[in-house]
Amino acid sequence: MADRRGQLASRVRDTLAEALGATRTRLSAAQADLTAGRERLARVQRAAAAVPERVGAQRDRRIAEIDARYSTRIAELARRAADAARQEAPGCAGADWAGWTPTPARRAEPPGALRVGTVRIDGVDPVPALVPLLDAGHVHLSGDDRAGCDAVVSALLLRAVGRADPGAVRLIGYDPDQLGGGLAGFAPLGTAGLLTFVGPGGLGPLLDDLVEQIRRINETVLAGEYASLRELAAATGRRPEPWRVAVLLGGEELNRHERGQLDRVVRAGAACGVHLVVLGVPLPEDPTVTRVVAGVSGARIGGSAGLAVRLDPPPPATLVTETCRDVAARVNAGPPPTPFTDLLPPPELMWREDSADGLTAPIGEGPHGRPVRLTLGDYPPHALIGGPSGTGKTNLIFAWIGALAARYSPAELEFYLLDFKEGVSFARFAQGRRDPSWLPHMRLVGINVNTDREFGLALLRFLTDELRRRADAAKKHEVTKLAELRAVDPTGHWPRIVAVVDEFQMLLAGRDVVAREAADLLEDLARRGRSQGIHLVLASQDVRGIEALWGRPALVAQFTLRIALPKALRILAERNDAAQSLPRWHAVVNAESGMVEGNEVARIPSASDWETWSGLQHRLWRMRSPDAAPARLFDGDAIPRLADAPDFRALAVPPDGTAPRNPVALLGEIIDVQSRSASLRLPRAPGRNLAVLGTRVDEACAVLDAAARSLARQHPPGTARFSIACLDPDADPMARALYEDLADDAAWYDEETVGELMAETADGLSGPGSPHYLLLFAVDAAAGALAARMGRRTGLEQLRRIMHDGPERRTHVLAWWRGVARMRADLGGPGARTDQIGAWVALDAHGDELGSSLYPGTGGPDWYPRPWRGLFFDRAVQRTGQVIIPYGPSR
Ligand SMILES: Nc1ncnc2c1ncn2[C@@H]1O[C@H](COP(=O)(O)OP(=O)(O)OP(=O)(O)O)[C@@H](O)[C@H]1O
Repeated sequence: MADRRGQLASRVRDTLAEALGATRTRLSAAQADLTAGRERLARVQRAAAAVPERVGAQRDRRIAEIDARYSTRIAELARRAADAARQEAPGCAGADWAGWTPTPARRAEPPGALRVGTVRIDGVDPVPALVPLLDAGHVHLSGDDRAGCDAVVSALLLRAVGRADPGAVRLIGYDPDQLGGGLAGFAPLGTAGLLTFVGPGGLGPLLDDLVEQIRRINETVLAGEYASLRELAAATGRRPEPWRVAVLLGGEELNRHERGQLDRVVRAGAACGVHLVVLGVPLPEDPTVTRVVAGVSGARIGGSAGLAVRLDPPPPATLVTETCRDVAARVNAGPPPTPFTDLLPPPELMWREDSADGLTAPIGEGPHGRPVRLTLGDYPPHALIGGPSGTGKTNLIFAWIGALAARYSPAELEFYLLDFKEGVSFARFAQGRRDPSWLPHMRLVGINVNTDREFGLALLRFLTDELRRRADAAKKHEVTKLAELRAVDPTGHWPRIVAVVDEFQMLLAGRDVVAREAADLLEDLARRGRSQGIHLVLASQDVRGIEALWGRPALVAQFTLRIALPKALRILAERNDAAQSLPRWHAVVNAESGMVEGNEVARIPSASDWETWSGLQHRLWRMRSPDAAPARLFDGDAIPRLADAPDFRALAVPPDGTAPRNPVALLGEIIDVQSRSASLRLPRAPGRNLAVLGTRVDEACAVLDAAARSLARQHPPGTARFSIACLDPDADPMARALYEDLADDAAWYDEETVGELMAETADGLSGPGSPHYLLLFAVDAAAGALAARMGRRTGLEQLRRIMHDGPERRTHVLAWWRGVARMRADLGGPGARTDQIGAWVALDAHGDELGSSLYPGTGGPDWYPRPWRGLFFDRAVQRTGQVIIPYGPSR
């Protein structure tokens, strides 16, 4: 039993031990779990404690990164904005005041927006704050910072003035409170009419005027073709109207009418370059209005919720006044010329026009930027140009000739040009030493013809002949006008002719035969030239020139095209004073005989300076036909040379080598359209001697020299005698040069031997004789020596005999007397016959001395001696004298 109990107890013990062991194991496992759990908890707690710190650091890092990226982006955006702003407001539209200077927009370039301050963004380079004005809109200013508002107004106006060509911005000020004080710095613009003020109460009329300008510009300038002046400028490169900026600084409440007008200007102004800068006057809502609020707490563009800006300081006062003074000075000095190339067609279209119905070419730019054209044809046929000296007549003639010459080929148009004033600018049309080119249309250029009115006469005679030729051809073809003649005779050469005479009043001055004939010829040409394509363009600087015409209303009436340069008098009709207010380099063009309705104002490009002109001339010259000849150049100041004279070059020994039957002595150049020599024929006929009369040694020698040399050219050597007697030491060098050049054919005589020459020649007259020319220099000085008897007769008697009988025996006297009275004395006294003087050249011998037997009619020729000119008269062939220019010394 005990055992059982013992066994039982043992089993219980074992079981309990087992249970204890298991419990212990579980406990230790639980404890281990607990420890691990605690550790985990501690870890978790530790980790949990570390989380906010890390996340915060990460967040801060992220924020810093974002900050940095944001600043870079802002800086980048600001830089781009600044770049864009600089492009939008180039040059002086956006430049700082330090070193600021006007930079007018180039042709067709938009003026851009104008800077008034900088956009407020911290930490970046400043971004210009811009306000659109010119061609864009209006600016409305408000706010309690009056100084800020004033700074914006000054900045806007100065930048606007600087962005446009001088004169292209006009300011109109309305400042009833300060009476213009708000715009004081801009006052110098007033001297050029670029700033005007309207007084208190003037707002209504000012707005009316702006509305009227807008209406006019829309109607006549934009004319439905363009939506705005900006568009017109972009398309044509021209800006025909100025910008008008009205600056309205405060004032009374607007009445209904004024508000209505203001609304119209706001709505329609910008397209027409009419803009408002307004302070203290409400403007209606409109997309073109930019509102600038300048408050003491800051400024904003775009209204009170707009962009915050820091306003620029106002431009320095001296900068404003100096800029305005400079702009005004430039405007007062006149606008820069439009380019001459504006008048020319593109090269590929040159010489394409047909002149059958007339000649049309632009002469300059009209106020609306459109070309102003001049036409010559059946109507108007002729033109009158007037303007005081220096106003640009010569330039206008260049411009017109250039515009025509570029359009019409030389087969369609020819020019003849005569300049009565001193100057050589027209010489450029002919071939020169410096420039081998010439204007292919130019047939004749006469320069420095101020004293040689005969040249003008010669041109008119030439044109009259041409007129006759054309009229005859027209009659033959039974037509009346040039256009018809050209149609029925397409192969004929019928160009239109334009004859330009500058300072033409010189031609008509005086009451002598030249003036009378010139006026008659002009009248005839003006009347009949119209239908035959001969057009006259007369220019004059002075009213007297026109007065020469006023006496002939029929002549004046033909000149229906009038061109008046600034301050020209009486070119236009009596009540038409448009020329009086013309700016420099402008002209009133009027094809209605000067009546007001016909006025067109043109701005004339500069065409006459050498470089501008020669570009065109060279181009046209290269286009000329291979057989084109250069224009004849007549220069009244030049002394022609015998060796260059075509008539001299044409002289030659007869082909059979014998003496010529009809030798010719050339005496000088005739004042004529063609280069011709005055020639004296010396056939075997009574009276064929020459007297040169006057005291001028050089000219007298030149006449005898040319005569002798031209005669010598026609005689084979050894077949003619040239006896040279020189009795004036001053003439000695020239006479001796002649003697030496004539070599073996010449013999020399002086005071001692001249008597022998007379005796021997007179005695020889009975024989058959070879040609003998006696060249007597200052023969009157030999009167003493010739008074002595040589045999039966005195030397003078022998001289008279030679002159009387010699020519029929080929012995001719070519003698210089230093006065008409001295010649008469040598010929036998005051009443002596002068038949043996068949021809004479008067130098400083007056017309009235040449009367009686030397010249037909009474009172002698109209001859007023002048330097290096002579009057030649050959009674065998002429009815009136002919002015000649002696040839210059031959060596
Ligand atoms: N449209 C123009 N634009 C710029 N300059 C001009 C223009 N017209 C003339 N000029 C300049 O003015 C000056 C005088 O001009 P121009 O010789 O044509 O005058 P003018 O009336 O013929 O004078 P004058 O009768 O005294 O010769 C010249 O130097 C010329 O280059």
